[in-house]
Amino acid sequence: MAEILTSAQMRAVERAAIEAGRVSGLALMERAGAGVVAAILETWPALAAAAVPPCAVVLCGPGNNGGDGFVVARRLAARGWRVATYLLGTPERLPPDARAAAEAWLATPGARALPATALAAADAQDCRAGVVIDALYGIGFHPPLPAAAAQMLATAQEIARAHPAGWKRVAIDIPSGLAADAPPPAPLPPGCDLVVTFHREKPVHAALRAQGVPVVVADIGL
Ligand SMILES: NC(=O)C1=CN([C@@H]2O[C@H](COP(=O)(O)OP(=O)(O)OC[C@H]3O[C@@H](n4cnc5c(N)ncnc54)[C@H](O)[C@@H]3O)[C@@H](O)[C@H]2O)[C@@H](O)CC1
Ligand SMILES: [K+]
Repeated sequence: MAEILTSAQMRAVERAAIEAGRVSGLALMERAGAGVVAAILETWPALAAAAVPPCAVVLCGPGNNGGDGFVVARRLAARGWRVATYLLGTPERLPPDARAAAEAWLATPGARALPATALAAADAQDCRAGVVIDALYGIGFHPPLPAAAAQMLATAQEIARAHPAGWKRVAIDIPSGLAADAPPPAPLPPGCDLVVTFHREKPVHAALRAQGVPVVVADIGL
């Protein structure tokens, strides 16, 4: 059976690698974002091969999970995708690695980080294929889900429902609103099509898989 780490154990592994000088937090974030993009392209090769560039709507939260979202935004835009990011909070209040990832994204021509309140399902209406990325909360989350985040996730579901064949829902590390170390409720809240976690599964992931949610574990070199 594959090893499972609690969120505290995962943080300890990351901290040990950083303190030993083997890797920086920002490099881990870059690898995490690269892992998410690789998992998307492997899971849905039609998106990778689409003649018309797909779209991505990236919901970024106030912590490092949001930072992963900015890395994914930058990397998908570099592949020609049409990318919009929505930030719950303000760039100034992001932790340092996430802020650096946001700044790298904002250095991309045409890139913006729109406020969470600007997110509307109509924004994605003219796009037949794409991904909604949930980068709101990861292993730092403890319930309950703030209302503003719940509103963003509801809009994300609307976007995916408008084009069920072409739009996919991807959660970075953990579907936001679920706690890493506890089993999720059954049935699950409105779904996602893929979860990409890092290094090892956390306790929530086995239960997600048991409920039919695909989980990919990306290697971030720890
Ligand atoms: N350098 C790093 O720290 C790395 C972090 N990684 C990503 O970072 C995530 C963990 O990041 P963080 O520890 O910043 O936390 P999160 O990004 O999971 O959470 C963001 C913030 O939300 C706050 N929060 C928690 N529950 C809340 C609630 N109910 N209402 C309002 N706010 C709440 C927390 O205090 C936390 O500061 C991982 O899941 C992973 O996606 C990866 O990029 C690998 C490297
Ligand atoms: K998430």
